[in-house]
Amino acid sequence: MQIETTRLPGVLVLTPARFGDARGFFSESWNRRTLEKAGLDLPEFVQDNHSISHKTGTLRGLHYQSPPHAQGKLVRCGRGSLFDVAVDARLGSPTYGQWFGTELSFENGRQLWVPAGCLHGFVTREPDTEVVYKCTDFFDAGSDGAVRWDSLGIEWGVDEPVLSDKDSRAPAFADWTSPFRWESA
Ligand SMILES: Cc1cn([C@H]2C[C@H](O)[C@@H](COP(=O)(O)OP(=O)(O)O[C@H]3O[C@H](C)C(=O)[C@H](O)[C@H]3O)O2)c(=O)[nH]c1=O
Repeated sequence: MQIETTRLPGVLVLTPARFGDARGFFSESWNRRTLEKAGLDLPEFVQDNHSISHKTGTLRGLHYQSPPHAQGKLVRCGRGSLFDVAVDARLGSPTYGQWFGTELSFENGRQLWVPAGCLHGFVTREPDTEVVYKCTDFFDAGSDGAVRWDSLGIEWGVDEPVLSDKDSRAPAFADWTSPFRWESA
């Protein structure tokens, strides 16, 4: 397991080992003990999500759930490729309002750990890209929120993404009040 820090405190890139042979490969995509041995103690996960986006340039985000239902997410790509982004929304954080993005793909096996207090979004780079991710809290529709994808200078690599109605109506980051605090997220 390779663990890389990023410019956002607590946001990590994890790359599990792959065991290849003539049939293909095997990988433990999640193993709490492996991470604990590496000194990483992530919160408990309670829900797994799976989405497919048929068109290249589909953008889902920037999403969050407000406390007390804030979610940490461990995101990976099951098929295709995507540009995955975390935004630090923790008021008082030294990197508040800053973003980090990286390519997750079936080929590279990389995973992004997005702690509670961060916004999360991705844009797909291939047709029929599938994303699977573990969440540290259950879905709570009343706590679900979004911030406009193009309000933070994120270099998505796409000008006119495929968006849901919800995402196309989301407020700009500058017009939004974060519910997260650096110490409480
Ligand atoms: C997130 C979620 C959604 N739903 C239902 C609610 C809607 O009827 C339908 C589609 O939901 P939504 O349009 O919010 O799905 P995405 O646009 O993929 O949103 C997700 O994508 C971004 C990148 C995220 O990080 C979040 O996990 C999540 O916000 O699934 C559920 O039943 N459970 C859930 O956990």
